[in-house]
Amino acid sequence: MGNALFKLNEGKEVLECKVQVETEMLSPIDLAASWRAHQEYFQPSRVRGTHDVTINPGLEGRAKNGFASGLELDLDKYVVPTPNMGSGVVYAASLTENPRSLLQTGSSSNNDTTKDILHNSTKGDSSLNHYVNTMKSTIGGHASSLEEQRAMFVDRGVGSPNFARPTMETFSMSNFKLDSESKGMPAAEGAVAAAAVADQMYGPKEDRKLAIVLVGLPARGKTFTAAKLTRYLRWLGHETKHFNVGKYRRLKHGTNQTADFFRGDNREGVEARNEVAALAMEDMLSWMQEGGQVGIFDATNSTRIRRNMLMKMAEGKCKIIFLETLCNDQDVLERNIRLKVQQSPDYAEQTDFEAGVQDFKERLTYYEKVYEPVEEGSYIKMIDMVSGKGGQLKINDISGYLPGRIVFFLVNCHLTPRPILLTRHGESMDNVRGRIGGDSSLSEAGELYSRKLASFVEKRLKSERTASIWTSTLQRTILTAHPIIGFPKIQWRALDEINAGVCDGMTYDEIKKSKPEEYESRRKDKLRYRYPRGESYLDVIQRLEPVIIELERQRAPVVVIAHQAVLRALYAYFADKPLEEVPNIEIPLHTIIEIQMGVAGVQEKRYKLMDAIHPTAGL
Ligand SMILES: Nc1ncnc2c1ncn2[C@@H]1O[C@H](COP(=O)(O)OP(=O)(O)OP(=O)(O)O)[C@@H](O)[C@H]1O
Ligand SMILES: O=P(O)(O)OC[C@H]1O[C@](O)(CO)[C@@H](O)[C@@H]1O
Repeated sequence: MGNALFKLNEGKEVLECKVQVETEMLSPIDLAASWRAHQEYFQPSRVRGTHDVTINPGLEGRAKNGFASGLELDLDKYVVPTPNMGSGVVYAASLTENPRSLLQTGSSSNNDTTKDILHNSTKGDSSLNHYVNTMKSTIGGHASSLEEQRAMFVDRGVGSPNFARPTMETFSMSNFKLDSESKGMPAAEGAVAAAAVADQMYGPKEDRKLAIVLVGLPARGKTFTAAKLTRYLRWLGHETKHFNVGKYRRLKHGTNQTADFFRGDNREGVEARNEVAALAMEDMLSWMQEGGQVGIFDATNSTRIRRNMLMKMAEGKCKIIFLETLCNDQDVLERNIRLKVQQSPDYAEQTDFEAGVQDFKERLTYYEKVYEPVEEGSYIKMIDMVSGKGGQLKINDISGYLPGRIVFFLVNCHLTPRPILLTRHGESMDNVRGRIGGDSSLSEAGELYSRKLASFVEKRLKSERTASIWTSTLQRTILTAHPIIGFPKIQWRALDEINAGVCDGMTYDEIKKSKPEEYESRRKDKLRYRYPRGESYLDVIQRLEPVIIELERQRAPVVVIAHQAVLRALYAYFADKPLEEVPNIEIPLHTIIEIQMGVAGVQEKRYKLMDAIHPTAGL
């Protein structure tokens, strides 16, 4: 227990302040340092008491601040290069997993189960058996024990050395093996972590491994949905991989199959397609043996016999949930087909676009002849979900933590094009001083940025009267939003900056000097490191999940005015960045990152409205 009495002589008035902190880590020196920082920079908040939601505030913003920002009329003058998402659209299937056995030489395994299953599902064939023999990489026998170890404890942040890790002695459940040395801790936190431990304790092995098997006619958004779901689950810390059978087919049989290859009475074509489907399934199951948790199996899987083959292969190894995409909107389908012919490697060499469209439509008719909608097992049917209104999900036999979250995510997704504008608050007084956290107001440069931002929003969203402005509850974001008028403003506690705990208000140098072990822990593992009485990046990601769901659900533009760590986490979701990279993503001050959500997936554009005046700012 730490007690301190602070006296402040403000002229005649003496302010006394008793501080009592329950801590074994905050020394009186620390307390004095943070009190001094607080005193030195404390300014009463200028926004305290503003409502969490303000709808269409009056013109005071314009009258008071005007637009002394003098933005150019042509916003493209502010466009700066995007670091990596690029403006070109990459074909989603190309980003999926590569076939193991097609890329590894010499690896073979006689997987009798697969041979029998394939034989029964396609009446056997010599080339088929030969092919099966070249299948699949070896399965690491050690994997299951490694996999067992991975899921047992969740690293609640490598934080202060004072938080002892549980040891075998303190952990009574005999069936857990503590592996405190390896970094094999799940990169999960919060709800995900709790579920992981619960699954480990109670869930049968099959439930802990989940295969989402896509079903649908071509151009129904299977790959699009598979890629989006993969991105969401990875962002939450679930080991997730996307396996696309079309990619396997192209690698094994080339990219110039005409529609005939897909005829239901083309025996060779059917066998070839089943072969690569089985190969992809083998690879996915092998990966799960090595620790993978959620496999997204992306193919048409258009017949019961095919789906039965997959269920037999998965028996005892993972739970299968079919995810069927259905679309009855002919305009959407026509657009999809044209997008496919534009983007798919199947038509990369097709010089006559319309001929390509005709060939794809012919392929479609062959699939329609044999298509059997899903009626079996656990399934989710997405029906006309494109626009975000009027569509629906039909589910059957869905239970458990992860399937429930997947359903909730999918029911909120749609393809209505809209921009999401991400920007940090204007430069703050603490940015200038290099101090972290806090609730400081804006510097002069930050106030100038707030006016430029208002002008930018006015121009960029002038035709969007249903847009909204989201801020955190900290004054530097609320003040940045203030000059924007004509749009509802919403304060999210979840958008508050990462909580630096006992380091709040300090500079990185002060932390390095007064708390070297904390500084070093964070340097070593910035993703999982949790400030004492504060947060880790994994904590921030978990608290941002409802924000992501709401951003997916919105059909109108949203301007998110937040903070460096928070925007790193949000950007990582849209840019599908690996979790390990999140804590170091560049999110410069006075720059707007425009995420364009639409029918071709996620694209990015950046506008830099001005430089940060102070070189240390934006740390
Ligand atoms: N739920 C959906 N319903 C209808 N169209 C969708 C849906 N989701 C995405 N789309 C649109 O469908 C287009 C094609 O999607 P995608 O390439 O994923 O089709 P696919 O079903 O995987 O086709 P194929 O089986 O030929 O690979 C996407 O560019 C997207 O605009
Ligand atoms: O994780 P990092 O790199 O310390 O960045 C987060 C920090 O960035 C800031 O938003 C600005 O320095 C701090 O308030 C916050 O602690």
